[in-house]
Amino acid sequence: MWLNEQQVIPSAIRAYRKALVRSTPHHVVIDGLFAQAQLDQVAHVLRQDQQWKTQKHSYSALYVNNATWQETPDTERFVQRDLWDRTGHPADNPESAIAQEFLSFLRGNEFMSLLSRIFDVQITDINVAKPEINTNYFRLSASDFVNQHADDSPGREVCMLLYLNQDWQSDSGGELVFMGKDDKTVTIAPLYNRCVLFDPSSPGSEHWVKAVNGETAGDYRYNLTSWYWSE
Ligand SMILES: O=C(O)CCC(=O)C(=O)O
Ligand SMILES: [Fe+2]
Repeated sequence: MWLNEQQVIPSAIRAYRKALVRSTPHHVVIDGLFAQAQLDQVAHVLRQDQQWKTQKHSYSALYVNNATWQETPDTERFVQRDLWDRTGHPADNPESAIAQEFLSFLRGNEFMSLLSRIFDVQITDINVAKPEINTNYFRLSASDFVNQHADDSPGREVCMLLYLNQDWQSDSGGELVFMGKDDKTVTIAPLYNRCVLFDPSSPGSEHWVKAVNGETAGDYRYNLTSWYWSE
């Protein structure tokens, strides 16, 4: 029961589809898509300091080591954030199972068929070599960043972002910004249980994350990123 059933009735799905095709970039924001009580348990696990590993990407190379990073100019720095390592000692931490179960749910038939209906395309993992590596939790501190990029890739139909920040304040920063068109950017606050679905090949879908304000945001900004393909 990961989904909030009222949010996936046929009329709701029709409304998501309409919002998606009418917007630039093609995106829809769905608040409260997931069952709150279960998401609370996931958020609780993520707030623990275990299983987080820093990743640094430059525009020319992913997973840059510290020595190379020091030589990478600011303008070439693309991502600095922490990734939740699902293989990180779950035996030591039985609570982390729920966070893993949610990642699995998001790659299962029920959820992918919901995405198929919203995007009107058959989403499937049959041609995805390692599906699980495409669904991850991340956290950003005030010194971390996700700079401007596109997430398009052949056959990739859907990007999903889900925010897991309880008590996020209006001045906490960390908004997602889409390039949009004609200088009309689209700014979305990373509120708890807010899901953003977008078509990474649609015009204006380049995006970035505004800096997190360490003073009002508390420790970290938490999100989940998940990518999906058609055949
Ligand atoms: O955290 C966000 O709002 C965006 C993350 C992102 O762009 C990505 O993971 O590709
Ligand atoms: Fe992205």
